Amino acid sequence: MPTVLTDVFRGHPIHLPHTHQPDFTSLSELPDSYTWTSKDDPLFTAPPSPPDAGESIPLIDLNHPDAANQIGRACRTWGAFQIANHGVPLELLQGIEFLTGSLFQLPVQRKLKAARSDTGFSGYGVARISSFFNKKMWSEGFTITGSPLNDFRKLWPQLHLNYCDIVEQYEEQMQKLASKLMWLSLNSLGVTEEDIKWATVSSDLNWAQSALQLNHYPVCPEPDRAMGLAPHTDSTLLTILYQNNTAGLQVFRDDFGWVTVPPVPGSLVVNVGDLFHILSNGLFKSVIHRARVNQTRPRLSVAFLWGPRSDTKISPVPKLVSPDESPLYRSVTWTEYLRTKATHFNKALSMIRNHREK
Ligand SMILES: O=C(O)CCC(=O)C(=O)O
Ligand SMILES: [Fe+2]
Repeated sequence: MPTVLTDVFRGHPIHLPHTHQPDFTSLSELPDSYTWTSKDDPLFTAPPSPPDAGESIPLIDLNHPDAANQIGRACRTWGAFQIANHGVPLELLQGIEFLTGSLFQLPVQRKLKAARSDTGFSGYGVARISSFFNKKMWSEGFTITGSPLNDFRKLWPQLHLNYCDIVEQYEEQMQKLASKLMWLSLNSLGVTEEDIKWATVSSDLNWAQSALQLNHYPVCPEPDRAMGLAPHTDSTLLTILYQNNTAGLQVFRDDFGWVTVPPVPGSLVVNVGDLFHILSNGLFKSVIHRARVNQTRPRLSVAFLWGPRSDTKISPVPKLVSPDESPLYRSVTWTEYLRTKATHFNKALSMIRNHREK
């Protein structure tokens, strides 16, 4: 399962100074290297949507008879939505939050025992997208692909088996949910299993693979000038995000600016990723999002990053391409796309776009 993600980054090492992770709690002022302006990120000072405008991504009840259409609409307009009644037990959400909190509370020397290597994908470190920005992000992360046993043994010599068990159960639930959400949104476009043979509605789900990204945003002395996680789109089909009860996630809309996604207890946030945008021939928006920080409450999030197997060619579903036009994108495997992204970052989609004759 973990081969695609690990292989891509072995081929494209990103040298990050994770051994110089600061002790965030000891800083009473924001160092210059953490101070962002619009020069570091053109969207940094984009206006926030006024809170009284009441705009945010929809909260969809998966038990609602019209859920598929609501999801389809959210994928087209926002590229993101929240879900309630998703069937993932609350104790499991609490379990993964507890694990994430315990991990980041460990002394930094212990966390560094499981540091991500230069060419690796799994382990402790700064955000992978850090290398595309001049300034540092006010966050730390831990990536899990495949079994976390080796890393967890280094972090928790006694309790690692309990924590591995939580990760396994969480990933199993997320797999099932992600596939259900993908099919609900595709069905809303009239796309059926006949149209996408590689993604059968089977119970073993061996056509998919995933990674788990745990994020911690410590309290910050000057949150308005800092960045938790810089704007990006996910390279996935879908990402399912659990956030603790501290706000920080924002999604970008050209017409509204940055819109905060308020934490709703027990619910999950779903993002459309670049691969789903490609598969839908551009109908579903791959949402630009970022994480801000605050002065009083630490924030935790857990992103389940979900995509196809490495050998699957993803291309726009023919049914969604009008007969007199070529597909918006040429076909790519996840591996090929991740390679393009590792080099071109937010230009990756335009690199695989077919240019239409006018
Ligand atoms: O922490 C968040 O809310 C966002 C995390 C995220 O976008 C990611 O891990 O890709
Ligand atoms: Fe993301």
